[in-house]
Amino acid sequence: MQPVQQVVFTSRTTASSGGSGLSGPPDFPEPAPPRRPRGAGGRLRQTGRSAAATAVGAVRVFRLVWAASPWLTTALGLATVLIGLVPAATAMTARLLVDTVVQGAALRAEDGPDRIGLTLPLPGGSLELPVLTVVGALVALATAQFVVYALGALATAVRSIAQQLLQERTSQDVQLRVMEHAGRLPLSFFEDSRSYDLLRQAQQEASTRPVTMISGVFGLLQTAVTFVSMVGLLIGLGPLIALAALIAPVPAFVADARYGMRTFVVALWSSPIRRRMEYLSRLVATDSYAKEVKVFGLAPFLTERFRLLGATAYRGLRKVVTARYLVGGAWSALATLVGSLTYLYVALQAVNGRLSLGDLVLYTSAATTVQTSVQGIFSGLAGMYENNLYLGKLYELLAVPAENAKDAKDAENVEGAENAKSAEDGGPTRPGGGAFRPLPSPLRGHVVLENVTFRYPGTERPALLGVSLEIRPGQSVAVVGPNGAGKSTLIKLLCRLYEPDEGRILLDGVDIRELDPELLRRRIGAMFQDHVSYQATMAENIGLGDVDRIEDRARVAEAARRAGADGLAEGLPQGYDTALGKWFATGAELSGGQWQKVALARAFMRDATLLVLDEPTSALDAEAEADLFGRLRELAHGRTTVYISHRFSTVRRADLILLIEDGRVAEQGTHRELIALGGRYARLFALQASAYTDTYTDTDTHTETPRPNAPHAPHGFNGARTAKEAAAIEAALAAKRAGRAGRAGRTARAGEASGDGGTDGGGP
Ligand SMILES: Nc1ncnc2c1ncn2[C@@H]1O[C@H](COP(=O)(O)OP(=O)(O)OP(=O)(O)O)[C@@H](O)[C@H]1O
Repeated sequence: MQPVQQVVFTSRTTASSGGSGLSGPPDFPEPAPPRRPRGAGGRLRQTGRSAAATAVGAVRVFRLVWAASPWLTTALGLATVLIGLVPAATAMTARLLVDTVVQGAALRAEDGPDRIGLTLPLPGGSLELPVLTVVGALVALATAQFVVYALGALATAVRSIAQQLLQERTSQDVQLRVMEHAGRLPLSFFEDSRSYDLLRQAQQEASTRPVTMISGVFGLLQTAVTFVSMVGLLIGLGPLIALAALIAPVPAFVADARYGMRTFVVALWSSPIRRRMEYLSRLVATDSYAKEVKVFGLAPFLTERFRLLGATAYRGLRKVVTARYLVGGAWSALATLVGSLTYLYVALQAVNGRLSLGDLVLYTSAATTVQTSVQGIFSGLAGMYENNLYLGKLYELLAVPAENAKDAKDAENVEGAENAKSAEDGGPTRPGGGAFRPLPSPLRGHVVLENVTFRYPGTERPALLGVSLEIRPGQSVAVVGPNGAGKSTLIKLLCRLYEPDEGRILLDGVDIRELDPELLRRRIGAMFQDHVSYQATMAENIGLGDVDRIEDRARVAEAARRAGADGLAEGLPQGYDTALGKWFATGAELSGGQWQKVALARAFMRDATLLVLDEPTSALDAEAEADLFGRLRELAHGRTTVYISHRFSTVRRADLILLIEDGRVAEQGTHRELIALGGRYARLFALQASAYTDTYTDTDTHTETPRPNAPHAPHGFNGARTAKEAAAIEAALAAKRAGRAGRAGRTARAGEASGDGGTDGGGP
């Protein structure tokens, strides 16, 4: 095996400060131990607060578990109580058995009457049992013991069944709640690394913790039943012994609770480390990254980084776990010592004839059980306290305000408040209060931006600054501009993925903040740069654009046709039913451009009034791109369409072109107007044109036109580099068109293209 190359991580960014997923010192500074309040009073108050929080947590968890299944919860509760009574019943029958044996042997030795009357000592007195023969009494006791064991076994089985099923249900319920809530959280939530930590903690820990906690609560109940039933027996032995058994395990409890808090702090601390480890392992083990990882030979680098981070997480865990169990163990030893002394005391009493052999059996087992139950109660409480800390993260996540107030109510509901009903009755409400306004009907798609300024959360620089514009219903708008200018931000704001910091966006005259985002988005068909490639069939990949109609094959096929993906579907082995991607089946793998066509078809699937496309053709071949933009008007079907493109050849036919620079609208108008303006757009257009050879391809007619300044170029063309040259190119193209139109008459498409006043023409 090749030795793994030692990688030195020298970046000064600390990973904990949210820096890189790949660099930064892997030795995260260890978390400070939780602060302990000063003085006995302070500690007492803190203990009180922790106990109250744990009690509240237990009630919340009980609600969660009860909601998952009342039947299973009841079964678990009953079985638990029954199991709790078994030790006392066993000890009692054992005592009676031993005493019967001793008495029976004595009767036989003395040749006395074969009659035995047993007494059952109970905490509040004693119960005389019917007089039986020795054998009869033994058989009755053996039967009683069998019944106790059988009931115990049955209750244990019921408890295991109920616990496992409840575990599954509750964990699914919690995960569903997390998913539902995550689905309604604003986009900004996902762009904060702390949110990811919270999400991870809520998903990973909170799904199992409720059941651990409820098992703890029921375990506690069981132990308490055992404890109460046994303590009565122990008091008979001597109040001091009972007291010693009661208080001996207290120090172990205190130690456990303290280290439980420490473990929680370490778990929080290690969460960003573990998230990085998951990221690294995903980089190495996921198909979409595999190509780059192999070509750049990144696997050793990534695995070494994983190892280093893993070592840090391990060190933190080792420290806290060792301390927790060593300290806890030492304190438990004290309790064991008290237990041994109890044995000794009772044995001495029996030798001196103050107790019967049966009493000895009963009391020794009672002492042990009481002690273990006290320990169980304390460690159960400590465990509940710890579980409650983790569960706090679930409630923290669920309390993150969702996009509309209805979800905030959901979060409150989980917290225990029960006033979500009003929101449900009256429909969703706006975060600031008040009901959402209904969508204008019919929705025309008239978009107005009034002085819109927007900064991404946590950033100073505005991504959009004082943007004002108007898009009339049915217009097609092309957005161009350099990288990072704010084009995608504009689209995200139109989709209401973010809200403007200043200014407003009106749709048919209504501020989109006043519209229910879910309803609004139903009327928006969108395709993003980083569109998703779903591991699903071709039909599903398209149908997800309108889940209500995912089964509507005719509509799926129509959307595919509009996106130019119908040919692709027909070429697949099972047509639209072919699985795409290889995660769950040996499906077909598509090329980047093919995936883009599928994503585009998804956007066309929806009955949208507003179509927003972020670089919809960046991966398409020239022909597919020309075809798409040639048919955009037909495809859009009168919908308002906003699309981003870096290729000027594709934007010239738009009704309106917006040039965005540094978050502002630098220029706007039709292609012709902007060329005539001779500004930045005209220069950029000319610059792109210069990259082509001595002919242009006219995207409308697919004919080639010689460039006007071709004679000056090395191969006959040096490219248009100025606005003037661009205008010359335009003039030449227009002349050529006019000639062609004069000769053959306009085709329907050319006529449509020139409907904007002759802005159509060949691409650069
Ligand atoms: N999620 C985000 N959080 C913080 N800043 C962001 C975020 N997304 C974009 N930005 C910043 O906002 C600015 C505008 O970004 P935007 O994505 O709108 O640019 P763009 O014009 O679409 O660029 P491109 O042509 O490269 O797609 C950039 O400076 C970018 O760094």
